[in-house]
Amino acid sequence: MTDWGHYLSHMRANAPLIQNITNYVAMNVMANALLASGASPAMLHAEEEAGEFAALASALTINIGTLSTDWVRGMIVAAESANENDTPWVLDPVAAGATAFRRETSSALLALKPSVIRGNASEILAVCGEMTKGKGADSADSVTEAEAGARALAASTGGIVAVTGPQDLITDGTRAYRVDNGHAMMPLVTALGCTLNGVIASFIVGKPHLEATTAAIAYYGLAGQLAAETTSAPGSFATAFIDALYTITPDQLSDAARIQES
Ligand SMILES: Nc1ncnc2c1ncn2[C@@H]1O[C@H](COP(=O)(O)OP(=O)(O)O)[C@@H](O)[C@H]1O
Ligand SMILES: Cc1ncsc1CCOP(=O)(O)O
Ligand SMILES: [Mg+2]
Repeated sequence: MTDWGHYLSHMRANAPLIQNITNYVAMNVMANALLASGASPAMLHAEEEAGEFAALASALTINIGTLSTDWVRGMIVAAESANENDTPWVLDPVAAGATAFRRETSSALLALKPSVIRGNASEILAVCGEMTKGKGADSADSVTEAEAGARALAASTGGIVAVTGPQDLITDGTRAYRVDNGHAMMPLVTALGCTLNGVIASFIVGKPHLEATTAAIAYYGLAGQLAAETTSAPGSFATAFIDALYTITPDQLSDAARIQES
């Protein structure tokens, strides 16, 4: 049986340096969540340094939430540098279906073969070229509706695709895990999806990407469940959530991970 808690202890023992090219909304909560989890965040995106830094980082995340042409150049050089250095990287195609600029940028980044693509169901459908009901950064499609696309996308990129929502689906195109951790308060706090990308990046360093992504999502969902035990509204939930990322132990994760392979 998989020891899911081991992925958390491995990450904490190594305290990986995670470079994040993320949106303005997510930067602060994401950096704090990574510190609370046990990783080291660095938020930087300029074309002049993003590639050089990606060569030093343990892992990279790229998020298209607040795009501009300058940032896209930084994203491309960072992803290219990560690939040259065998550094794993995670792509979040935020609101990918909303505008032509987002579709073009997502396509350019997908061509660079992210180690993990993580999005909500509407975003994963959009990058598969399918119709979506997505409302900006929020999903209006079910994870089940995105499953076939997610499997095909993973097969075509050779990476992992994680579709998050009430139940999360993580696939390499052949195998898949489903995670039932999490809480309905999580989508009421902005940037918790973006923040998850950094936690996934920290878990996949030096570990099999399918299982490490699954463990990261279970850990993150468990933090949501624990936060909801102490609060009942989004503002205090956000604080309790960061605290839970800090206090969860590997044994607790092993006991409480709700993961099925299918
Ligand atoms: N209704 C829900 N119940 C439980 N967990 C949820 C729910 N919706 C989202 N989550 C969790 O919230 C986190 C962010 O996922 P999601 O909301 O899909 O991302 P995004 O913010 O990018 O749309 C994931 O850990 C996911 O499992
Ligand atoms: C609201 C918003 N607008 C542009 S990026 C962003 C944050 C989206 O974060 P998440 O997808 O994690 O909710
Ligand atoms: Mg998102």
